[in-house]
Amino acid sequence: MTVPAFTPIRTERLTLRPLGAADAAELHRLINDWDVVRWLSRVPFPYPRELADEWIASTHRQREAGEAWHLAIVGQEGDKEVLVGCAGLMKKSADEREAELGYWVGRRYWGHGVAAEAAGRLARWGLANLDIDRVVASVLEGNDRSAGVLKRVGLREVGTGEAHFLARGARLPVRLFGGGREEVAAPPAEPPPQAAPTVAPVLAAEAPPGKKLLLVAACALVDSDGRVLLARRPEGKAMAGLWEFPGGKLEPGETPEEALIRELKEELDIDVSAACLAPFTFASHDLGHAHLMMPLYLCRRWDGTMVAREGQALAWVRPNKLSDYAMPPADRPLVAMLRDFL
Ligand SMILES: Nc1nc2c([nH]c(=O)n2[C@@H]2O[C@H](COP(=O)(O)OP(=O)(O)OP(=O)(O)O)[C@@H](O)[C@H]2O)c(=O)[nH]1
Repeated sequence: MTVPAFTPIRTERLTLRPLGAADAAELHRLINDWDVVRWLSRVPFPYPRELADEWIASTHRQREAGEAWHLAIVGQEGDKEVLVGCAGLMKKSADEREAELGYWVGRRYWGHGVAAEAAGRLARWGLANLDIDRVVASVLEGNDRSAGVLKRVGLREVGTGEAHFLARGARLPVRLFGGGREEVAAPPAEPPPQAAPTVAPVLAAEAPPGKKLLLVAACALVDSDGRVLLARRPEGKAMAGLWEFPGGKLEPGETPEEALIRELKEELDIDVSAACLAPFTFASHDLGHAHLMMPLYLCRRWDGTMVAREGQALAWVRPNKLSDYAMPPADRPLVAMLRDFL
């Protein structure tokens, strides 16, 4: 079976990677433990050895079909890689913009923050790389340890429900959790958001008291086929996973054109001259903490070979397909105008 290449997801101490046939014996040893299984809804107990092989094979099929991303959580013991547990994101259907987060950790690795580290990273990765806007999870009533993990991941408790627990042979009460991009905690290493210096002083003075004006220059790059370039905000940034027009915040003293020329070089390694930047329209949008003012330019000519220098996904999109891409709310009116214009 050919499995699409999957770049392992790393945290400070752990790697999340696809399970392989060679993991089956160790997976069975770790999960065939009542103290692990009693909290899991879809896992039988005792756990037959062959089920480990079957389940591992099914994780590849599910990943290929875009239904679920079940990954091994592996750590290092000396220079040896050890299986610690599993974490997964599952979609109920392909077009659903929500995925369920699940995980378990072998008993000998409890008490080290492994679950929160792996589940938190997977939730952020999913929101940035899968077509989802929300991560949900449930824990069996009484599983306070797992509820604590979900809270550390940034999910909020949203209600109660019931689920069938295979190993217990019963429907039992569960606590439900959920969260979107805003809630899922940012990685600890992320630098604090920049504030005042990026605001043009003259405009800031005119903003209502308490609300900063955030000036961002953005550009619709249009190719010879009339397609528009969208870039996906990478994991670690606010609104990760949404598609946007390349660009960024104005630095102090910069004009929007200068900011755009700099950003297009930094993000895409292309050279654009101010003469090729045609003002098109603008977005004016309340972001909550600030008010976004974003001129959008059109550009059909640039020099250099385009490279995604920040590892961001890029897509050339026909104007009538732009609305198929999840974009920040400020961009919606711009998309309609571009569609009518191009
Ligand atoms: N570039 C760009 N930013 C947009 C768009 N729509 C939109 O709401 N924004 C918002 O405008 C702001 C741009 O900030 P940014 O963080 O990308 O700027 P930057 O490149 O300077 O990033 P950095 O501060 O991480 O270096 C963000 O709040 C972003 O969500 C868009 O289409 N393109």
